[in-house]
Amino acid sequence: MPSPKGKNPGRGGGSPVLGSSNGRYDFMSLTKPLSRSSPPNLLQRQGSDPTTARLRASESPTRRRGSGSSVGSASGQTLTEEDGIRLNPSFLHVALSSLLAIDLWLSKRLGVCACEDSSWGSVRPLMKLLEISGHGIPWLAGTAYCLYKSDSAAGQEVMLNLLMGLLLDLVLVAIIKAVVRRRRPAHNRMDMFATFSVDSYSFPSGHATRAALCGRFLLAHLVLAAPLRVLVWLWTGLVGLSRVLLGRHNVTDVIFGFWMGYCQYNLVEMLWLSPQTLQGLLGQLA
Ligand SMILES: CC(C)=CCC/C(C)=C/CC/C(C)=C/COP(=O)(O)O
Repeated sequence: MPSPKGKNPGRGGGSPVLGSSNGRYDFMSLTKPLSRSSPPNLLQRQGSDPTTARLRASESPTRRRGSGSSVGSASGQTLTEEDGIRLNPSFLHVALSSLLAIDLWLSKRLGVCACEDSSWGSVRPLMKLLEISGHGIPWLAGTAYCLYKSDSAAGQEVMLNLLMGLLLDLVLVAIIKAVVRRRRPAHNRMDMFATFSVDSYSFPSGHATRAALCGRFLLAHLVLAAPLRVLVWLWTGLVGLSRVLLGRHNVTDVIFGFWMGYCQYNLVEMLWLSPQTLQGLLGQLA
């Protein structure tokens, strides 16, 4: 049986899908009819090759019945639009798998401070300092202290909303970590202080969400001077970078974490507790 990788010179274009030849998957065009030297079907049985046999077993029943609109025909059996609909998710699957493979490879290469013996092991203490600066405990304690010390209604309002944002962040990150359960990179040394059980998981990076949330919050409500604003930006970026350099996270954990923290700030703005709301809440409690 000839290889299904054969091309038909007569028609061009079409979406790429996966075909199997000798157990390997290759990109093919769905809308290109197969050449005469090619088999009539993408998933044609190839001798006793178990991979192609499996693929054949999962063929669309519609196509096996020969119904559906045809986009190409060679000898008897046709490629239908249903094939395209069914096979395109495989393309998405391959794209996602490739992205994850790149993510793992890149994260491993960037984990240069994962331990003292690593190539950038001498920078590890600095990275750990950044880790502490983005940890939940100093942020919660610092915000609660400022709330307590603040003698203006405006200051209290800002601090209370920051506190609410920080708590919301802890809860949302914990939920996603518990659902996704992505393991931390193998080269990570689990020597972080004050962690919850869900912090054994890596997706998303809680430090990245917090850095993005607090960074946006500081820029919007507390930090006006340009040099300090630059520092806030720098701190946010460095906290995220340090997670990968320390080997705590894969790159995608941090990118998603930044995005999530950015969105969480929008949520805090939407749910903003005004003095009136606060008075109402306190009145209900009293
Ligand atoms: C009051 C209270 C519930 C405080 C908890 C603060 C706390 C222990 C936060 C966890 C911070 C942490 C270790 C997050 C993990 O960050 P990744 O970037 O490694 O995901």
